[in-house]
Amino acid sequence: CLKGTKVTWSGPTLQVWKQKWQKKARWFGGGGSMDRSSDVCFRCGGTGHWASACRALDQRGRCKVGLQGVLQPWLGGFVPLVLTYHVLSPAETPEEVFEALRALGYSSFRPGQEVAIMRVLSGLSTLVVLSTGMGKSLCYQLPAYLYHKRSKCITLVISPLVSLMDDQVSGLPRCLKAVCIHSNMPKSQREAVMEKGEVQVLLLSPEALVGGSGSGCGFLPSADRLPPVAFACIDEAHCVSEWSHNFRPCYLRLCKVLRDRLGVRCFLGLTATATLATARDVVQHLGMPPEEGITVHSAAVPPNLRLSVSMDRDRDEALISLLQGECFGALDSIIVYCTRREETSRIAALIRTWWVHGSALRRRSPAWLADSYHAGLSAAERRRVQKRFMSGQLRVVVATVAFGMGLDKADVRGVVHYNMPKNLESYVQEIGRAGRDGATAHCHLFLDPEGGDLHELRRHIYGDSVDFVTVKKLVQKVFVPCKCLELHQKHQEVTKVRRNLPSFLTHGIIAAPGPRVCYKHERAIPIQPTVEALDLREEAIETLLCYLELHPRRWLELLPPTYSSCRLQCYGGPRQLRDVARSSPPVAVFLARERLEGRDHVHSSSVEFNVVSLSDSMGWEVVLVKRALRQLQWDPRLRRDGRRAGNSGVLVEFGDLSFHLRVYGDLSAEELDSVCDFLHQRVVAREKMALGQLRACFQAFQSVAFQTYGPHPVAEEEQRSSRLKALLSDYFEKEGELGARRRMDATFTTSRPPQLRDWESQARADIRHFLDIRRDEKFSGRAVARIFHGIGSPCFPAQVYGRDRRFWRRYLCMDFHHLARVATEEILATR
Ligand SMILES: Nc1ncnc2c1ncn2[C@@H]1O[C@H](COP(=O)(O)OP(=O)(O)OP(=O)(O)O)[C@@H](O)[C@H]1O
Repeated sequence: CLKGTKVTWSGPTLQVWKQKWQKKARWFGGGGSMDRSSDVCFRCGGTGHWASACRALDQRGRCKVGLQGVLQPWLGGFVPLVLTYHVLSPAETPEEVFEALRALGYSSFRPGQEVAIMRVLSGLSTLVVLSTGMGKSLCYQLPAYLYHKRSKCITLVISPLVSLMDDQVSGLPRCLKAVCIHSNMPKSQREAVMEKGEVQVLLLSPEALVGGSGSGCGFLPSADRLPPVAFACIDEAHCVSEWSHNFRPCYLRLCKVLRDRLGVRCFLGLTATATLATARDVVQHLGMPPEEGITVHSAAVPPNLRLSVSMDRDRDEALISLLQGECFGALDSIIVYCTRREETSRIAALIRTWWVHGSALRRRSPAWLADSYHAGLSAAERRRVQKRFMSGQLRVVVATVAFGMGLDKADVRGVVHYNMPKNLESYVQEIGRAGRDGATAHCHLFLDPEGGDLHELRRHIYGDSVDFVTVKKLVQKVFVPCKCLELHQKHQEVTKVRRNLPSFLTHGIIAAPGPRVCYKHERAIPIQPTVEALDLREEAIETLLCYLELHPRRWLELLPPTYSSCRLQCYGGPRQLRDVARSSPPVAVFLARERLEGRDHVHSSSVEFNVVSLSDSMGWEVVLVKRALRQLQWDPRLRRDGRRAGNSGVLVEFGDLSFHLRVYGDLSAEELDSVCDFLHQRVVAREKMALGQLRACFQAFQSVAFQTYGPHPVAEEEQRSSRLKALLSDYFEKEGELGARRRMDATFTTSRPPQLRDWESQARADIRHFLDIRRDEKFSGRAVARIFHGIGSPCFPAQVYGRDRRFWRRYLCMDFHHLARVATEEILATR
């Protein structure tokens, strides 16, 4: 491969290179796919990886000048041999690109689009941070169109909006043929997708690509069934960063899977909300040189949005007055955001009732006035509300954050926040749904002067927080001790003896690689039992595992979830099981080990074992072992009763969906302690960061808030709107979460600090009462604090514990950790 080959950057050298590789790389002839096993520059050839090759050289320091826009691989074949060191300026964008723009239905580029598109066409990974509605989608659509025009390649678009994927596909320009694959599709449909002829864009959910919650494994067709991949576009790219407001662990594995399985080298990350720290993280994951940073960037808030904040005491009344006031009263398309689902229905009803009784708009039907939308509604109901809003048959949607993702309604004229959002990122994303057509739109936020919203939002932050004991339990499950160290020591003793032997006898013995002896083992941790044992959601556990993967020492490697238990049932009885053992080494090994442990299966006709640990102990690949076991069902040698065809009478079933890891097994006690410390500190840091973000959010709004919603002098309104925009720019472009983290140690102070001591004695009494009436159940202090804060968990779900209003959400005003401590003391006192 090219790695290690000395290539200096000049025409003749490349000619040599060409000759050297032309046998392997048919692509030099123009078109055709490449040998996938070869190096970066040859994978999926003809689709942009020429530029990747050049960048590889560039990163190794042999080419100092950026090659942006010169190596336009979509021009095909060897045209890029125009290897002058020259960076194309936007003025030099080829006419073909403008023709493509027109083919997609646009006459000119919007700010940022051209630069991003030219980079992608040059095979350069790019991060685009443009506010909502600025036209990020074109940044992948146009290159996808051009790449496909040149060679039959495909563009992958990873989008988290599974429920909207079908709409996204139908919303693409007609000249782009797109299909989607996601976990809500039946298997047959997923498999049929790629048979649909020439596809230019394939939309995938992250879980469909890397496997995730409940999916078992990724659904992506194997690399040989896919055309070469031109580039991969990652929508909502901030989800890659663990410091973002919306970190999704499966996003972390995304780039790796795309690189390893499909040879993707060019990534396009799209996001509307990334602070500097988040962007830096994303850039690293996309494999871009750090100095390139965010390549395309816009102001955090579009200039056509007018922002205002007020601290009205009676929010219901203020909302109604606002909606019929001078400014909002004239607007036809408004979204009202609330934090809680129940609130959306109540407020939608309030708007309808009030209007029917008191408004000049009485002649309009109440159904036109307002409706609610949240994730608890049926899919059909949600679709109905969205459709009515899109077509102008609904004036106000009162919704939770579930509404608006992927919404492309150009003329939303107003966004009202009935509650404060959990951070500034969410705020920017939500107000960005207004004024996408560029015309003026109004965004108003009601800030609770008592800080009630803060208590509510803090609940969500504590929802996934973990205590040290839980962390320790998880670490014990993950780092199961192995025998590598023991074996290595024995080996050392043998080699010591051998050292005294003549050298020709010791030839080939390799010394141990430093202090770490274990090369990692494959382990499976069943998801459901772990969720119950730790009382933590699956996503929260996955996040903790991700932290270990991201640690500089790479404590583990996360693999797609897998079924870990294998149940083998022989309908031919114990004799058939013995035959199975004769033809299947894994089964033989399992039975032999069982015998050594004193468990005999002579009279059994079925066995059950952990296929992952068995494969690992044999040094075999899990996939191969599973395949071989499955084939036992059709093995003719195992057929009974003289049957000549059909199945063998052996049933093989896999169960227990598990986290699948490759992990060290020889960690010392100190190392295990440091892993626990690291994980716990990480969780605490994240919690503090989220609290810091919440605080930053509150302070920003408070600093520009009016006492009431209005009316106010226009100049004053404009001045406060600009001030809020400046604060938002600072947050995203300068200070980011770093500032929030700096302040994270500070505790919240609202205008009326809670009387902790009073609450504490009352809380103690309630905790004792709670424990008394639930004497049969086992609680930890944290579990009690969660219930008293109204936070559901796998073992103590809201549906069950939320019914008893005497305790549920009762102590929102009390600090969560303090409450957990008090509860622990009370639990210990009852023992
Ligand atoms: N160059 C352009 N000229 C005119 N209209 C454009 C251009 N690019 C995009 N648009 C239009 O702008 C609207 C918003 O585009 P798009 O959905 O790509 O925005 P976005 O930045 O991805 O928004 P979001 O963050 O909400 O997903 C679309 O209706 C699209 O047709």
